[in-house]
This record gives sequence, structure tokens and C-alpha cells, in this order.
Amino acid sequence: MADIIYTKVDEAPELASASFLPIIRAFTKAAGLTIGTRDISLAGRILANFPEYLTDEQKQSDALAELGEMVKQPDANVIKLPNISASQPQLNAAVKELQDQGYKLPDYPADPQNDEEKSVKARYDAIKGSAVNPVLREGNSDRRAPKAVKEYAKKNPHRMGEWLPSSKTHVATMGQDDFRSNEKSVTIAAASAGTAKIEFVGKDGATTTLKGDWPLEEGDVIDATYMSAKALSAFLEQEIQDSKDQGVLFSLHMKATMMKVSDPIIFGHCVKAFLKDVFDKHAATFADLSVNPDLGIGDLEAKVATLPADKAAEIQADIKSALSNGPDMYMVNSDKGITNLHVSSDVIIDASMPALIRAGGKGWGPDGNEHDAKCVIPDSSYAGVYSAVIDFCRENGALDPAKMGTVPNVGLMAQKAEEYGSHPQTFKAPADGTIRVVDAAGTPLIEHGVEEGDIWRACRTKDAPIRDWVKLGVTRSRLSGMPGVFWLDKSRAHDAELIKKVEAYLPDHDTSGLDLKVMAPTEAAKYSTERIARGEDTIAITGNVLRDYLTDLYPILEVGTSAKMLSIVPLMNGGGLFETGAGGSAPKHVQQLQEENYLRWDSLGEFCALGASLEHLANAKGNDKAQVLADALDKAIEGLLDNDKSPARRVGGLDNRGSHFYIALYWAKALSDQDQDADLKSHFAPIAAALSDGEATIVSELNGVQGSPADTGGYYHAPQAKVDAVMRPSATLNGIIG
Ligand SMILES: NC(=O)C1=CN([C@@H]2O[C@H](COP(=O)(O)OP(=O)(O)OC[C@H]3O[C@@H](n4cnc5c(N)ncnc54)[C@H](OP(=O)(O)O)[C@@H]3O)[C@@H](O)[C@H]2O)C=CC1
Ligand SMILES: O=C(O)CCC(=O)C(=O)O
Ligand SMILES: [Mg+2]
Repeated sequence: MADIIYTKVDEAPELASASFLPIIRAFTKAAGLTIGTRDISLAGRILANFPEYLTDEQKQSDALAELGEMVKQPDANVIKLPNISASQPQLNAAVKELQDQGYKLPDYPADPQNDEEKSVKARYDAIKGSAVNPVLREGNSDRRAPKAVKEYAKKNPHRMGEWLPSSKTHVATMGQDDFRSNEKSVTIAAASAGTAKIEFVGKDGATTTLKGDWPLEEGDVIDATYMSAKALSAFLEQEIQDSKDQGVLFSLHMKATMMKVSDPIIFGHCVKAFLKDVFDKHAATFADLSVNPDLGIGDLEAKVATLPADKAAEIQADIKSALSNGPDMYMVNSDKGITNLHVSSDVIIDASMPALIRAGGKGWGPDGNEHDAKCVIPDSSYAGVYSAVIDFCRENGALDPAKMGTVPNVGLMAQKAEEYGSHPQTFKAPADGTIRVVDAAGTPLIEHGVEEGDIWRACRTKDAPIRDWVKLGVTRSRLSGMPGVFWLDKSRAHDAELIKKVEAYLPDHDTSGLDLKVMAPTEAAKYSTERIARGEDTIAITGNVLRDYLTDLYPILEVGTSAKMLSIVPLMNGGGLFETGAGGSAPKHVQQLQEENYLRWDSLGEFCALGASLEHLANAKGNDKAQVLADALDKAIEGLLDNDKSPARRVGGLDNRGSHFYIALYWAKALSDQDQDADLKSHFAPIAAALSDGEATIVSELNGVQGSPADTGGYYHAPQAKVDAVMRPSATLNGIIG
């Protein structure tokens, strides 16, 4: 196995890899280290799952499965870049692109008619959504802003929108009949351990098994809950009307990628509520077209466009008038008319809510201008966190990045913890009846009366990850000297079980002198936000969903983006997984590259992950050269920030490729300046000199290509040679690195 595995992904970070990976390879080779790659891109995962449709040359191994095994080994050292968590439309588009390239893949069978189609659908469904991270995360999460990044942000505060006391921006949430309010939770006792099942019992007493094999171990915390479909619809209709009455944008914020079964259904309810008249009037036509509201207005429009012209025009006019009669909608792209409800994966809560708060509580409206917004977050489990921050900003004005403290996160995520591992246990109730979890001994553990269409789900949190998470919280608090807050609500069923475990496991550690407490999420958000405003730091020790939300929320407010975060996953078996940043794969950036050959992706997350990975390698294998590389990279990162060589946003500035040149230059300089390792010093001295002498030429070669379209030959599956040609345009730099 290579010393370090670097993942091949999609979109902007993958484009960046074409430029950065050759630099990594060249630098680490000098220390005798090897870098392997594994393809976890959406296209790569599709190809790996359909070998029987491909020629031998087209076949690809299942790199995700391999990595899933690797992360359980003590010597694992994996750098994980963000990948696409595909919605249905993204999956369809990737399949289409591959088919056009000559891969004879089957279409996605929305309504499978035979065993083969069922198998195809099941395989595609497994590729959808957040299918990668949960497999690799065999450890809990430690995400924080590196010191150099925080200091840079204080000296160079990013722009924050103004928060006015008159802002009408607010969060709307159900508060009843939702996942939070219906939750029940138990910790599995020895007598209940074994293979549990999930059943639906109809009004007539007939029992159907929804899931027959759910292995539970003693100590696991399980919880189950449901959201009432009727209550959800009524809530959405009321909030749509209220947006219109208040004259604020209507927006829906969810995580249809991670919560890939439940949230598309909730999204579909919202599409139907917003276009209620259209769905009522054209019910028969929509049934013929197999319109599925869960796929969004984008899919609806595509299906309507296949109708005879006059019918299509009639429905298109009805959709248009429904959109204009309703409240203004929060837009994904107002120039192109793409609304919040076009595709469920376009607006993802972890990124969308912080961006809105950073902008002073504003979202983009259909007129291309910023407006106050109603932020609909149907389930009330975590909605209060955003309300607390919004309320704080409304009362106190925007937070000041020049003075703010920091909120690092210790997140419980190992082994598919909590909601983010729940999709195999999420079901839409087939009829009125009862859904229940029955343990191996046949005893019902949890049950709920449900109505047809209700969304029911069960989550599991394993005991070993909880212990590890408590330990990581204590360790981080000790090392950083910061107080830590466990964001747990004793009035919520699942959290109450977790609090018992936290109380039981904390005494295993030396907590003397540490300030550790438990607070409900809304209070914790208020407390932590008040503290950052005063320049004070507080570790948020949270469950998996809040890990995801807070590691975008606070970084985006503190340092402008979550791309600059250090994101470490100490694997439970001793290895290291180093995630880059905390954000996603930034589709907008790819578009900009295609249109004007400019990539504004900031690879600082990759730089930080590489540094942490090298340091881990040094410690785990006693490799001194790896430590020298890590220390020098640290200096290079400081240099990059101090000299402002991160990518600018627009053509004319230094882009991603230019920032890679500077990291190489500063890294080589730091290596030739150090005295711990004479071999590395002498190896890098001429490289540093060549890079330094070539600076003007290299920068002009890199920047010279900007301004006209770039062709990478594909979006999901671009030929490497084409990507390399676009991403490595400086012959001078390539010569030195090569
Ligand atoms: N770990 C993972 O694998 C993750 C994957 N995803 C996936 O990523 C995709 C897009 O998600 P989305 O919610 O749009 O979030 P993104 O983080 O991709 O985009 C939000 C915005 O954040 C800014 N941004 C993010 N990263 C960087 C960076 N490195 N450099 C500069 N700016 C950055 C960009 O802002 P601006 O436009 O202002 O430049 C971008 O448009 C989805 O498929 C999603 O599932 C999402 C989160 C994590
Ligand atoms: O895996 C995903 O889909 C997103 C992950 C994410 O947003 C995160 O871990 O912060
Ligand atoms: Mg996230």
C-alpha cells in the first residue's frame, strides 16, 4: 500500500488535483514516500458497480469498498477530498455522460419491472446521496480553523453583510408532529442484542417486514421517529402564505444528500404545496407523465416539455403563474430562473444557511436582488440553532471577523452514527397502521402509529464511537485549553440517552481543570455565539448532524469559508483520515472554469490535510523526513496566507493553479532553509531557486490562459489528458516539477 492515499473525486476539487497532485508527488518522492490514488468520483462509483455492462478495458475496481476496508487498518493514511453526493438528476446526468462516451450502462429504472431492473435500481440507489463519507468515517471528527487561517482572517476580515434590527429574516419550523417531537429512544440491553427487524402492521393486523436484518449490539443507542405527512403539508402551505403576507422570500433548507430517503420526500411535499393548483389541475396528465414531485420543478419542467406543444405551453403557463402568484422564491440562479425547488440537492442546509447569515440575513430573489427570507427548516431538531444565531445578529449586528473567537467542533460520526446513517431504516408508511422495531427476542422496542405517507426513520449510534467521541472531546479541550460544550438536549429522547453515556464515560478521563458542560443545542448556540462575539473560544462537542451544520456555520462566519478548515478524522483503529475543508465540490467553480478558464477553488483545505497526513505518517511510522516535509508545508501555508497568494474570485487574479505554484515555491524554500535533514535541504535548494527565478514567467504562463473557454471534455468523467492540459498550462512549472 502507498504511504498516503489521495482520493480522486469530482468537480472543482478534482480539477485542482490535476494541478496539485503532481506537486505532492514530486515533493514526497524526495522523502521516499509514495502517493496512491483511489477513485471515489460519482462516475467512478457508477462504473465500479456495473461491470457486466462494460468491456474489459472499461471496467473499474470498487475503490470505495477497498477504502472502506483500508480505513479499518492501523496504517491507513487517507486524504479525502469532497465528492458529489448525487441527487437523482445528477446521477441521471452522470449516467448519460458515460453512455455518450460509449459506456453501455443501463438507464435508471424509476419503476423496475423485473429482477434485473430491480438490481440495477438498487445499485444506482446505493450510489446516490452521501454514499462515500459514511463508509470512510471509521472515526469521529475534529474540525477547526488552523491558527494561521484564523490570524489571517482577523487581519484581513472578509466582507460581512449588514444585519439590521428591522430584518424580517427568520426560521420557520414545525415543532410538533415532526421528527423531534415524535422521537423515542432506547439503549440496547444484553437481552435485546441480536438481529432486530422493522415491521409495518396494517389496520387489519397484517404484518410486513420493512427491514429484516438490523444487527444491534448491547450498548447501541437506537431511536425512531416519524414526521406526519399531513402536518407537514399543512405547515408548508401556511408558511408559503405567510411568506407572501410578510413580503419575504420563501426558502427551504434541507440535506437531501445525506438524508437521501426522507428529505427528497419532504422536498416533494414542498414542491406540491408551492404548485398546489398546478398539481390539482393537471393531476391526470402528471400521472401519465410519471411526475414525481420529489425530483423537483426542474424534472417536472423537463417532463412537461415532452408533451405536445399546446399542452406543454398550457402547463408551462400555469407553472409560471403559480410561481408568480406565490411569494418570491429564494433563487439558486435568478439569471437562469432556477429556484430553490428545482433540484433537491441545489440548496443544502449546511452551506445555504451560513451563506445567508453571512450576507446579513439575505437571499437572492427572482429579481436578482437580495431580500429578507423565511427559512423553512421543517424538522425542529436543530432549527433553533439557526434561529439563535439569526436572533443574535439581528439584536447585535453582524459578527466581526476581525475580533471573533472560534468554535471548533468535535463531532460524533463514526460508524454511520445517528441520522446520517438512517437511510436504510427510513420508510414512507405504506398505509395507516403501526411501524415498530422488534428485537431479536421478538419484543417490540419502539413503535409508532402512522398514517399513509408519514416518513418514519430509525437511527443507530454505536457505543464504541460514543466512548471515542467523549475521549476526543476531552483531548481537544485539554490540548486547546478551550471550554467544551456537549450540545445535547435532555428533553429530546435520543439526547437523553446520550447524556447518560457522556456522564458515564467522562470519569474515564482526567478532566481536572477542564470546563465541560452539557447544553441543549439552541442554548449552546446562543452561548457559543455570545462568546465568539466577545473573542472567546468554545469547542462544540456535537452529534453528526450538528457536526455537519456547525463546521460550515462558524467557519463561514469566522473565516469566510469552510474551505480553509483543518478536518481530521482520527480512525478508531489507529489510522488517519484527513478530509479537506468542510464544504463541498462547488459546481459553480467548474462552470467558471469552462466559461473563462479560471478556477477560484481554494486548495487550502487540501494543503492543511496534506500537512496533517504527513505529520501522522511521521508519528505512526517514525518517519523523520515526513515530519520535515510537514513542518515545511506549515511554513509554506503561513507564507501563502501572509503574501495573499490564495485564489482570487475573478479573472485577472491569481487562480487555483497560481496558488499551487506559490505553495510549491514556499514549500521548496522552507525545505531548503531547514537544517534537520541535509538530503532534503540539498535536494530542494535548486528547486527553490528555479521556482523563484521562474516566478514571473510561470505566473504569466498560468495567468495567460485566463479569459476564454476551457474544454475539459466532460463534467462527471473528463479525460485526464484534457484536464491536465487545462490545469497545467505552464511549461516552465511543469519542467521544474517533472
Ligand atoms: N465532504 C464532502 O464530500 C462534501 C460534499 N458536498 C457535495 O458538494 C456539492 C456542492 O455542495 P454545496 O452545498 O453547493 O457546497 P459547496 O461548498 O460546494 O459550495 C458552496 C460555496 O462555498 C464556496 N466554496 C466551497 N468550497 C470552496 C473552496 N475550496 N474554495 C473556494 N470557495 C469554496 C463557494 O462559494 P462561492 O461561490 O462564493 O465561491 C461555493 O459556491 C454537492 O454535491 C454536495 O453533496 C458538500 C459538502 C461536503
Ligand atoms: O457527505 C456528504 O454528502 C456531505 C458531507 C458534509 O457536508 C460534511 O461532512 O460536512
Ligand atoms: Mg457539511
